[in-house]
Amino acid sequence: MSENPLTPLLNTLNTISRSLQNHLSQFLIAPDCTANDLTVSSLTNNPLHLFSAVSLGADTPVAAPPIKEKEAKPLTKEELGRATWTLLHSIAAQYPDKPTRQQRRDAKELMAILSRMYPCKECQDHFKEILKANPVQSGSQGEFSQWLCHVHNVVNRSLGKLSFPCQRVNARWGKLDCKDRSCDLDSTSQLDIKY
Ligand SMILES: Cc1cc2nc3c(=O)[nH]c(=O)nc-3n(C[C@H](O)[C@H](O)[C@H](O)COP(=O)(O)OP(=O)(O)OC[C@H]3O[C@@H](n4cnc5c(N)ncnc54)[C@H](O)[C@@H]3O)c2cc1C
Repeated sequence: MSENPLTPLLNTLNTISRSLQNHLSQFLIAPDCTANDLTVSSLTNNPLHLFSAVSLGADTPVAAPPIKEKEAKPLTKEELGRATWTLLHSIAAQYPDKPTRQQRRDAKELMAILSRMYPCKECQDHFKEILKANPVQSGSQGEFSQWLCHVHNVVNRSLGKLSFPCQRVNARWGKLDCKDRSCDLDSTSQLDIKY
């Protein structure tokens, strides 16, 4: 059987089509698809895609889609403080009754790191002094949450605020509301990490 006279032409067109597919998919910006989704048929079926791809040119960097979120507002020192105390009191509430040596070390290290990395210089310096005068007590959940309540009160008083009654700390910061206690820390299953 003789060869179809159009076969060489079809093969050439096929090669060009594959090359275009690889090339254009890197430069296409369309709101409803990503470069990875693209095929030549999706380009040619939607003339708008083809137009936006071709009009960019090979050297044009792909623009990121516009971010729809509101612009972030800088946090105040007070907001940062409230968020940090929330995290710390939640950690203390969730802390195991019988922590491993590693967990006790982690609690101390967390406070030490906070005193070096907390993003407010005045607060850092103050907290370093507080830690020196009140070494971390992390022998049990009760001990750790009472210690944290106490140091939070030291900060409160220095800012002219009332002290919080520490006998109420577990009522204020109870264990997390996680289904089937799935957030509880298991003090027996955690291996001590050697650094
Ligand atoms: C480590 C650290 C050091 C800081 N140092 C400074 C500083 O030097 N200067 C500065 O201006 N700000 C500092 N801040 C921020 C400051 O402590 C407050 O977070 C901020 O002023 C907002 O206060 P607030 O009254 O809204 O409640 P926060 O003090 O943030 O407390 C949040 C909530 O915790 C509860 N609470 C209050 N006291 C206790 C307690 N003792 N135990 C348990 N729960 C309590 C209350 O329900 C309260 O609403 C520091 C924050 C941190 C985390």
